[in-house]
Amino acid sequence: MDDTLLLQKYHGLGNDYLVLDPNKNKIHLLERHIVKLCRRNIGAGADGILYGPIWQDEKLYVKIFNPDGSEAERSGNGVRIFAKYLLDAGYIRHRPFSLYTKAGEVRIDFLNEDGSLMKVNMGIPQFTGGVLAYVGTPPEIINRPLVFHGHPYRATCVSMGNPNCVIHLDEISKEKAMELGPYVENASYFPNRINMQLCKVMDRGHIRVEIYERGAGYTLASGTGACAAAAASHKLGLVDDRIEVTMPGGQLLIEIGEDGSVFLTGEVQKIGTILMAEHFLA
Ligand SMILES: N[C@H](CCC[C@H](N)C(=O)O)C(=O)O
Repeated sequence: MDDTLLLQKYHGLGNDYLVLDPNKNKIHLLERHIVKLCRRNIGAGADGILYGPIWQDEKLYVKIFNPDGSEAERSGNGVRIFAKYLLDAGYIRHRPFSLYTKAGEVRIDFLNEDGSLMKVNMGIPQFTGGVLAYVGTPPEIINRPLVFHGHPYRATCVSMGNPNCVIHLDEISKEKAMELGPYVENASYFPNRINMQLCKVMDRGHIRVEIYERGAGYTLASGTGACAAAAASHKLGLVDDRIEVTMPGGQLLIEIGEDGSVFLTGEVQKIGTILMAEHFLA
């Protein structure tokens, strides 16, 4: 194993990740490495890095990094992509199985032989506390007006392990997400920063979402973002328990269980293998 980096690239609805397996690469991964690898013009290009598998106390972990080098507690497309990598690389012995991220366990079940379609139990959404660290009172933000870029927007903040600010609007667009996103992501309300979803409720079984991610910016899809927008819409009584979430990159199915757990079903695709140039990370 020399110091050339071997990466596997996958995407979930156009939200693309590079898998960096420490068992196949000799590397001490630094923030500047993550930033350079994710750059689309001088690097391999991605919306993030999935570093693993790492075993700890017989649990299988993956570390999730955004293109700005920050570590995310969870990624819905990321855990599906990593599960398919584990299957492709021969690490999986049984299904369903548990995968661990910084925010804890997700339960993964493949719905087809090649693992390109899977259902993930993403846990129970939290509407207060934890990573939602909000500077203000009361601590929860449910359909409340918050001011971003000088204008009030009705926001609902929900943790899917990572922090999300869902803003319901009558009309949403990429342009609106790009304009408002940086102000929401970096608002002084949120010391941990936050992911933003603009959400248009189409009917009680369908929502449309535009995304601006913490540490990544505008992306074509987000698994935790789809869960957060569906859970917030459900909390406000706007949708039923089964919600099709349409994002620019495609659709994910969200189902809300009797205990409040959120199940995410969607596809992932392998793009290919990337062998980085010698000394790329020097
Ligand atoms: N940027 C997010 C992590 C990736 C989320 C998204 N790609 C997904 O599929 O859930 C954060 O810092 O919490």
